[in-house]
Amino acid sequence: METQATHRPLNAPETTPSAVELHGVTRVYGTRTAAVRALDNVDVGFPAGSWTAVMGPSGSGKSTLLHCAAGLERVSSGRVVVAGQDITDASDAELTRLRRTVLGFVFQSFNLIGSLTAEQNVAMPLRLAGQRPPRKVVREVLASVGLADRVRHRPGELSGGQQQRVAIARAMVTRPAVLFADEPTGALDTKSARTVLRMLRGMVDTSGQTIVMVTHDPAAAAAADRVVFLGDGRVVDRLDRPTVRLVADRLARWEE
Ligand SMILES: Nc1ncnc2c1ncn2[C@@H]1O[C@H](COP(=O)(O)OP(=O)(O)OP(=O)(O)O)[C@@H](O)[C@H]1O
Repeated sequence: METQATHRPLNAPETTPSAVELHGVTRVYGTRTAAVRALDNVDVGFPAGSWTAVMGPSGSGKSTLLHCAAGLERVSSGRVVVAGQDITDASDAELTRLRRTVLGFVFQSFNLIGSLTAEQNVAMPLRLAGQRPPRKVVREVLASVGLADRVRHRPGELSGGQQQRVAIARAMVTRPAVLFADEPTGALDTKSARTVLRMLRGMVDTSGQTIVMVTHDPAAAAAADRVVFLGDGRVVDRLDRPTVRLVADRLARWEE
């Protein structure tokens, strides 16, 4: 039996404090006749300790929303608050510090350093933050994603699913308050995708971390706690406690 879905009005207040908030965010690329309004006055909050999937047709603004929310891109207008800090006008140095301490990232293309071993890749965020990563900690994180026997392997010696697990271990090692994931299962087969989704679920359920994940895949979205749907740079719908069928139905409605 499917879980009962609730459909909250777009402007209804969140019941949980938000880990990430966008207030009236607009992002315009280009100028004058070539201007594209990738985000158009978006108000959205991502509740702390929960997992939100962001969906919508190609070009609807999903990646732009993720990049603006994570301070990877500046907004044209509006405000962005991450982990209680207004980052709208933060300096590049402040944004870098925030990304290294409070935020984690997982991308479809893994973005591992090919010349480094799995454990060196996982240790990298700690090194960048000026810490000397204890080997024990790094190995424990790799073991937690099922790669205890692959610590010395380089990305080219690992399958796609294993590489994405290294990328997740790398994102986990700093215990980020918020993890931003852009199509984390997009390049994976069904079984590896399920494993990755289980790991993300663990970060939310066990460690209380917050995940914001862009995906095209209803199965990935159904692993989240809620879905925010974008259309033409605006939030057009939301779904709590998604199931694959409910997500697919809702997508079909917005892609008509
Ligand atoms: N750097 C850029 N310069 C100009 N236009 C851009 C740039 N990045 C994105 N856009 C435009 O902004 C809009 C939103 O793009 P975005 O990548 O956020 O969409 P998306 O929903 O993530 O798409 P997809 O599912 O295809 O990845 C699109 O019309 C896109 O062409």
